Amino acid sequence: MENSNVIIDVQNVSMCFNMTTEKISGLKEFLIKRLKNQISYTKFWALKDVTFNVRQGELFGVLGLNGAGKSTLLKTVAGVLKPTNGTLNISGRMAPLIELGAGFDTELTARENIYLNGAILGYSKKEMNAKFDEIVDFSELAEFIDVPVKNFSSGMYARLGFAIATSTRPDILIVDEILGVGDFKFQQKCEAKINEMVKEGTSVLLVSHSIDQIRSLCNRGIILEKGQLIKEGNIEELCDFYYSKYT
Ligand SMILES: Nc1ncnc2c1ncn2[C@@H]1O[C@H](COP(=O)(O)OP(=O)(O)OP(=O)(O)O)[C@@H](O)[C@H]1O
Repeated sequence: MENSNVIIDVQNVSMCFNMTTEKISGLKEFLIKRLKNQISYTKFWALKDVTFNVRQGELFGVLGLNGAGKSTLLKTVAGVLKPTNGTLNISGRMAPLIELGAGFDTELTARENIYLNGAILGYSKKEMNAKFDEIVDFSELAEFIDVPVKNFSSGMYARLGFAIATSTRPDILIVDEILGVGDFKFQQKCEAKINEMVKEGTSVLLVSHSIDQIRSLCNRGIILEKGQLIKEGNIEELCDFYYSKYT
């Protein structure tokens, strides 16, 4: 296989969570039980031996029912979670849009959060000054720019997060369900922006519960079932398989 333009390489990745099965009523009880070695855990494998890659300029969809492991996979690719086993090779600058409001300080205003997020993504104040108007225009939040984001709706968080992440022209954009909270008009605007970025060479890893959105946006993808990759391929074929298997 031609590997030269692989930008995300996921090899045999597994993720195991330790889940406590006991009912613990508070932090104090937890700490005491832990010191006494009285907590028993069961292992839960959220990802099992997942292997795939994403090439430059691909719009790659991750499909699966609730609990299939999609968010765990995206968090692993984004470096938020360290896999229990397996290797990940990521080439390029990444902008993750994984959890609504992640990376925002809710006490700060939208304006302050733009600079804070810019710094997290590695941009100076000067660089963010140059992007500021574009971010405010795209998010359509000009009149709320000096409002603390704790007063924002979920759609407003999504607008601001998407506008910041895309303004940084990342090599890899990771989008987990975020578009689902925006209104229809904003979703369309985000989809157009994603397509524009892909034309310029950005790779996108997308999770959405809207199979129609995955079908219309993506070109390739995978289906996860109980943490295992059960199918990889062309998006039409994948969505047809998904419909016939799960509906
Ligand atoms: N930090 C954690 N500790 C323990 N279990 C976890 C943790 N994070 C996720 N899980 C478990 O891993 C499994 C996969 O979760 P994940 O959020 O990746 O699924 P998903 O496919 O994104 O689901 P959804 O479509 O509902 O968002 C679930 O059973 C979940 O309970």
